[in-house]
Amino acid sequence: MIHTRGLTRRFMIKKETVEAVRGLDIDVEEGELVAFLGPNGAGKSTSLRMLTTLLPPTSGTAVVAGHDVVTDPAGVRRRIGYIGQGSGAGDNFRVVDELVTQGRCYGLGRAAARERAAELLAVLDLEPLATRTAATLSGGQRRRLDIALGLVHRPGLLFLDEPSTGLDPHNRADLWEHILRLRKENGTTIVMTTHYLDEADAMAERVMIIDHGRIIADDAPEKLKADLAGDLVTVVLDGEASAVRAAEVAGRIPHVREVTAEGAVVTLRAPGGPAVLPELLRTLEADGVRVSAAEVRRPTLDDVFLSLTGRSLRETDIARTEGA
Ligand SMILES: Nc1ncnc2c1ncn2[C@@H]1O[C@H](COP(=O)(O)OP(=O)(O)OP(=O)(O)O)[C@@H](O)[C@H]1O
Repeated sequence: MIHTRGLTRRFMIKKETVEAVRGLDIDVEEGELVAFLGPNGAGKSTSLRMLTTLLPPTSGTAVVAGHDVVTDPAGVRRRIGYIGQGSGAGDNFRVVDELVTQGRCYGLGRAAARERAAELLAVLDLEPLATRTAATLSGGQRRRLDIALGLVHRPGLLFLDEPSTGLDPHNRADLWEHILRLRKENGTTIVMTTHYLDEADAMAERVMIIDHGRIIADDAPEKLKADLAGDLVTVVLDGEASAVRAAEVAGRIPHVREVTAEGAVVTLRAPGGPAVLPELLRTLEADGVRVSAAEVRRPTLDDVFLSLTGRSLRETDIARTEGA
């Protein structure tokens, strides 16, 4: 569905070159649900805009849904749906009219456009809102209308740029229910960007982590977490001396890494935390070291990002939320 080689985009800002996307090599097969995950400014939207023909690449190639983005952008556009960050609907237009107009823009006759609008109103649970203007819809309803608009021409490949940003948890869950149902019923390939770690983790079968314009990891979320992060084991002891001893013991267990002792607390990472913890506790008990509490936390995609870059994605997420 998508094949890129060396896809690159630079911007010139006041004689300075910004390397927004640097040599993207990706292959997405039919039916996949892929998420681009990365901090602000990583190059997610620029990548998506090149793949959807909204922005010409500086160099490299991209074939999307069988058409080249540079030599045949119209061919690409006919085959894809794109739901950008802003709403595609006009404030003062009725929901049903927006859908019919979109159908007409894609060359449907009047009756066919009405029929398709009715279908989409039903699929996205917008029927009760059909005669309302877009301005009166809630954030979640408006996002569902955006998706309906992007689906009018039945694209086999759908691009979603931060589909649930700004929605409350209830509306996010509702939106995802609709997206996943559409995918199940039509086998649509979906490529999305998100800065919600939990969303990428729960929804995407494959996550491409982008940082400074490059893909630094590309795999199923479970695999990324198991291979790159490992479980975080925390053990609380009865004092500093016990913690130092516990850190020594932990450091000798195979596959254990990043052992740190701070005050009475020892933390470490290990691929199989639930198995490492009993082994650690047994050895400490035999040594007469008292453990007062212990915990194993499964890794998150933020731990993956941290282990790859030394930075936390969550921090950039918080900064963004506070700045919004
Ligand atoms: N039109 C533009 N002109 C100049 N620089 C741009 C332009 N669009 C993007 N950039 C720069 O390219 C880099 C990548 O931006 P991009 O919007 O792709 O990041 P992103 O990962 O989508 O970030 P966000 O999560 O904030 O949307 C940034 O440094 C950004 O400032």
